[in-house]
Order: sequence, then C-alpha cells, then structure tokens
Amino acid sequence: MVPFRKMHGLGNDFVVLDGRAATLPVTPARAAAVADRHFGIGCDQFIVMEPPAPGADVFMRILNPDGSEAGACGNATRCIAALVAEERGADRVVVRTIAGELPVERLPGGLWRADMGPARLGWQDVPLAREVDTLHLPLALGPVSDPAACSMGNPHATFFVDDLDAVPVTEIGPRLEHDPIFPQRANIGFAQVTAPDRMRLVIWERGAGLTLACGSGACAAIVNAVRRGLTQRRATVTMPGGDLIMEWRESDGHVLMTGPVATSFTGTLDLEALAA
Ligand SMILES: N[C@@H](CCC[C@H](N)C(=O)O)C(=O)O
Repeated sequence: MVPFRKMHGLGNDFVVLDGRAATLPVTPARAAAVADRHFGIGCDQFIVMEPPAPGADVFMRILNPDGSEAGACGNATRCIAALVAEERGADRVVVRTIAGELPVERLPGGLWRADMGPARLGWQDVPLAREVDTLHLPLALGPVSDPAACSMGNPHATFFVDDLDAVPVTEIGPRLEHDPIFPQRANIGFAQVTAPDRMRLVIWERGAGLTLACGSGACAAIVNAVRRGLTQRRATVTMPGGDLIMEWRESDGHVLMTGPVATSFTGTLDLEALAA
C-alpha cells in the first residue's frame, strides 16, 4: 500500500504520491485509474514526487487523467513546494519538472509565490504545427476566434472574449484542444478582461478537461493579455475556483504566480492492484 495525499490549489485537485525514497510502480494507465472520479480517487492531475537533480529540492512528475505527461502545473507547483517546505522548515523551495526549475517562496497569509519561468513565445516553442504569429493564431470555432499562444513549459492558447458566460466551453474546448495546429494538443483558455488589472478565466485543460483553476493557464493568460495590450503586467486572474495574483516580470520575462495551497485528506492506495 502506498500513502497518498489529496491536495488542491483553488479546486484544481491532485493525488500526490511520494516516490523519493523508492521508485513507485506508476504507469499512465494506473494514473488514469486513480484519477477517475467514479472508479478511482479522482483528481485533475496525478503527481509523483521524485528525487531531484542537483539545484532543486524535489522533482515533480505530472500526469493528466488521460495518462499523458505534462511539463508544467502551476497549482501543483505551489502544493508540492509547500509540502517540501513544511518538511524542511524552509520558506523557499525549488521544484523541478521536465520543463525546468521553478523557485517557490512562502508569503504571509498562507500564500505561495512560484516563479513559473519565462513565457516562450515562438511558434516552435508552443509548439504549433507551422510557422504562424503566436499573437494571432488562424483558429476560430463557434463564438471564439483569434487566440494568442505561448508555452509555460506546456502549450497554451488564450481566447479573449467579451462575455465569458456565453462561451460553450465543454462543447468547443475538446475540439480546440485537438485542433491540428497544436501537434501536442493544447490547454485552451477563455479570458474576459474586466479591468486593466483583472480578468476572468476558464480553462479547458489538455488531458483533463474543464478544471476549477489552472495555474499555467493563468500565466499564459496574463502574458497573452499584456502582449495584446489588454492588461497591465500585474493582474488578478479570477477562475471558478478562486483568484491568482499574476505578474509578467518586465526585467526577465518570468511569470510570477501567487496563490493558496490546501490538503483535503490523506490515505493509502494499492497501485499494484490496478492494471498496468
Ligand atoms: N492544472 C495545471 C496544468 C496541468 C497540465 C495540463 N493539463 C497540460 O497537459 O499541460 C496547472 O495548474 O497549471
């Protein structure tokens, strides 16, 4: 039996396993079985903590409910950093993912600020299937069109809309996620800017579907909003699960994300009992 911890950031929820001391028999199929909301524990992402490379405090492996692996998960980055920081009595932790190192620091009021690294803006970075301007993708479906794209270690496209409530997210989200312009699929954000320092955001996540919040999606949304001249570099992004304070730092192009973390419950699970 393997201990697990159920955590979330703004309702974007995770089953977290600790594979630092011994390699766990995790497979994409087992991650998908655990993530299943009816037949498993249920989560938006299955997270495995692994031993870090030098320079980091922990390696975080991120698996979506469809078993696919992701390079970034902003909300899980804060959760895992908080776990490791508590263990060590530290206020600053470096989390490594397959996409890079992410320093995270404790702030007053139970908040954690993650440096999510630089937004990457080239079409090959996202990646896109062919050379197009990442500020204006030739993509439209139903009431949405003309998204901007970037990579935060994972692929994102943000559609800016006048009325977020009028967007049929669950209908068009999966079709946009799988559009041929995204060879690795993409996380699809729908953003409504409500003030120069505020926006509302709903994300259809690659490999996960509709979630209550997406940290890397909020990073992409602030970056793309600033590139379009729609918001300031610092803004509050309100998602169905709550708020993140976002900043696209001018000095180095890194994106800073501040928000809460929470543990819902702990338990044990029998990974070997699940089909590999
Ligand atoms: N919920 C995450 C993003 C998780 C990965 C994403 N679904 C992908 O496949 O890229 C976040 O908070 O950033």
